[in-house]
Amino acid sequence: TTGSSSANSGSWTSFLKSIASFNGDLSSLTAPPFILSPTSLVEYSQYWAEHPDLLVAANQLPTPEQASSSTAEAMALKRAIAVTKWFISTLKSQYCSRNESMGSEKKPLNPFLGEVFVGKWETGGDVGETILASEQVSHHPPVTAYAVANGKNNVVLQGYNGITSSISTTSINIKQYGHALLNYQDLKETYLVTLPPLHIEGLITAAPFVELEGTSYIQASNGFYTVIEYSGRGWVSGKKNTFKARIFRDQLSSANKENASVTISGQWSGKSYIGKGGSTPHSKSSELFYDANAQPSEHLIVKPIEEQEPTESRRAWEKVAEAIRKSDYNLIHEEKSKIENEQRELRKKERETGHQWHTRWFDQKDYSNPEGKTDTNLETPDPFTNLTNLANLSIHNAPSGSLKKSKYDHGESKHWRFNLDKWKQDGMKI
Ligand SMILES: CCC(=O)OC[C@H](C)CC[C@H]1O[C@H]2C[C@H]3[C@@H]4CC=C5C[C@@H](O)CC[C@]5(C)[C@H]4CC[C@]3(C)[C@H]2[C@@H]1C
Repeated sequence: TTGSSSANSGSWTSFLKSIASFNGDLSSLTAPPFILSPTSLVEYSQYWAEHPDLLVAANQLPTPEQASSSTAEAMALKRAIAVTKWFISTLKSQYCSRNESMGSEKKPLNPFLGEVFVGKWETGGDVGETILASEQVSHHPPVTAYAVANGKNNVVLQGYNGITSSISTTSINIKQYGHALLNYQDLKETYLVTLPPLHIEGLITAAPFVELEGTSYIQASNGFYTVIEYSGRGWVSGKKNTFKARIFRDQLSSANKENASVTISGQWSGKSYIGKGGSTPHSKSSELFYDANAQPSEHLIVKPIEEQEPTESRRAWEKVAEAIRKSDYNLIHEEKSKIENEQRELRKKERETGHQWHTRWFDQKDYSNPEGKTDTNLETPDPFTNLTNLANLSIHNAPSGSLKKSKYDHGESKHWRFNLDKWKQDGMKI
């Protein structure tokens, strides 16, 4: 931050030098205390549902029983637009929250294996209650799996996220792995959501912030297909956090942008506009689609630390978080080492006794086996194979949104899936 004291800027310059010799593992970088966040990465799953009303909105746009095919098409497009609006609404929470609450992007605490984070949103009305289950299912490499469930509307969002990072002269470049599956059980409709690449700007001025880039997709089981392209301040648009989303009847139609049913463009952290067809809507002449600053985010309700289990994030990291808030570097190191040593001991015992760690609410499903079509141990079949085929997306563990036949379209195809039975059997208090 511009106001950082000389000590901070001193440690920041040495930090920037350490970035120069970056080895690809962000957690290996010793970031100066003022850039450390007291929040663990396992908490970031909550950013998927800070607008629960938008998450369930599509459920309130069902196609009437005896609808004509043109009405059915119109309703399916309305739902694709509603799901796109929900997704766009998540981006400000995902990528700007730390800037708003702490003045800049920060380095999150690196979750330990089995760390969990749970909570609920109480929205009332016809939205009702929405719950969050987030679990660190892998530590090397870090992978967070999550599920968001709204009982009143029979909606379940589940997904997982991992990243790889590389360094360029002025920014840290991040590729996201994983995806989200949004299931509207009453509509018998599912949406596959991929995650865009990002980079961290502002490192030189010690005021880092996220900018999205590249492309992400939303593929509906009814065929509708959304392509979202991201750009930032340096690009033609001139504004930070810019995006353009085009919704097509199906992936094939997206070959020509003019085939778009609707086009949405603007800033995901500000205002965006929607117009019919393939042409870019301009703020003057078009209808406002979404204003990220108009609707305040709903924050998750989390039980007090004294009621939490030892593996729940805020209880586990309480002393480290306190030390970070006091910028007491020695205490941060001391309290972090306690947690790291505990984890090392656990891993050592598992190796000695041959008891491998079992994840709590998620299973890793291998899609390389031929019967990967539907998932028996979930109440709702897992339509991932079908959705990746519809969207021409790789089913392998490739960077999120990789197309079939792209250079990453090979290797393992293991994806984390929420196990509703395990969740129901678990006595976890939300
Ligand atoms: C370690 C180097 C360092 O401290 O650099 C200082 C800077 C804070 C940059 C590095 C960190 O920046 C953070 C931003 C984090 C992403 C923010 C949002 C999301 C979306 C969420 O759905 C999944 C996780 C993800 C991708 C976060 C991943 C971790 C990021 C890149 C943090 C960097 C360590």
